[in-house]
Amino acid sequence: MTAPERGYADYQYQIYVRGLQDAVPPFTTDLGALEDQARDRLGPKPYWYIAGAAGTGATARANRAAFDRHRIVPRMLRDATARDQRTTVLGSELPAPVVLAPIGVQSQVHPEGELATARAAAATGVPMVLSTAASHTIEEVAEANGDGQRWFQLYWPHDDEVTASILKRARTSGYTALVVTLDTWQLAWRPHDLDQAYLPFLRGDGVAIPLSDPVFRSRLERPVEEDPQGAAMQWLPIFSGKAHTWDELGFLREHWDGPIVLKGIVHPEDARRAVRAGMDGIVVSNHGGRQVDGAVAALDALVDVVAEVGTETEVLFDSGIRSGADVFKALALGARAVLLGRPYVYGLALGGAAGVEHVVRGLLADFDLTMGLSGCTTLADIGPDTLHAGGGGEVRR
Ligand SMILES: Cc1cc2nc3c(=O)[nH]c(=O)nc-3n(C[C@H](O)[C@H](O)[C@H](O)COP(=O)(O)O)c2cc1C
Ligand SMILES: O=C(O)C(=O)c1ccccc1
Repeated sequence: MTAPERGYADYQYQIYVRGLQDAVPPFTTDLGALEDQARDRLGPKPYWYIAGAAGTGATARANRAAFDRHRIVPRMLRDATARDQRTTVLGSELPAPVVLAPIGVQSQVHPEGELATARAAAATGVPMVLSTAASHTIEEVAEANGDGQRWFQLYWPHDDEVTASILKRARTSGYTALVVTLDTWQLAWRPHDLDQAYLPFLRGDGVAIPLSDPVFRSRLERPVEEDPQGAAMQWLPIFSGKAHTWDELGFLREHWDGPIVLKGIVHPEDARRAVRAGMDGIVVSNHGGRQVDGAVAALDALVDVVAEVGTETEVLFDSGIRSGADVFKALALGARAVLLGRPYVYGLALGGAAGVEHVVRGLLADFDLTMGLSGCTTLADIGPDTLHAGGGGEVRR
């Protein structure tokens, strides 16, 4: 998938032109404000499950505050009319440095769930990462994604044969990279969900992948069709509640012949260990502030992790991306690409695949305009010198 002929910023032009027919965009173009629109649409349980964070929300707020602390210093009189956002991530060429983050149980917000996300990803060319806790199967999502790029996110089960089976299904279905999420082997204290006693999995949502897995099914005393809730209950302790350790990573390498990245790394020494363990990359992330409340802002962690391993491995980033300027700042601080989280789920809630497409096109257009107006034509131009020293970035003259 290539960029639109007139560049991603063309989406801005299209919106203004539609105004000639008195049409405004169906959903807001402000990814922060999208949350308010989705709130009006969703019931309180799914809304708070998605928007909520762990504990007091301190880390979720810190994620945003860290972006606000960094400021771009645009450069003038450079010809930045034609821009190119293309990049290579984990050996694959991407049209833009943006990937759709793994988000579980998307049927909570739209009946088509991950299938709609998969179609929007294919239409825009950005890769999607399918969650182990998806509401549709590995194979169904692959079909909806067609010749789009797809990665698979693993919540690493405590059953090696089930793990091997799931990984094999994902590889066979064309998922190229494996994203192993480390920070959520157990859900954190999440008051919004606890107060509503809301855990989608206990109702049998977000278990399409295990329930369609031949090895997991062979473990069940009663067939899934007879007792789906019982099957979901049997899955819970297999995928959640116990941590894995560094010495087990070899197992994943044996069962996955593509690139592997570790998601949820925030300590530079863990980043170092990931490199030493032969991983292909890491995702600096605090899970959008949903796990350790009081944890370091993800963007601050990015700076430390890039200083430690930035030249040795691919460092991806998520947690707090809400605008094109945020993408720019994360790249300036050394991220190779970013994962977009909650905003696309709000797009899904509001408009299915069209809603996700709107969110992605809007973000890429905003990023494209930020690049151009800052004097950057390629991603290589977005270095630490594009940020102001007072905000934590350094200006090199
Ligand atoms: C509702 C919800 C569900 C999520 N489910 C998963 C998941 O299944 N696997 C995973 O690795 N990360 C999951 N995440 C974390 C995201 O991949 C990502 O790290 C986070 O949303 C980034 O923060 P942001 O939404 O503030 O940008 C989830 C996040 C949300 C909001
Ligand atoms: O809610 C989450 O943040 C999350 O990552 C998750 C964990 C297990 C199943 C689905 C989503």
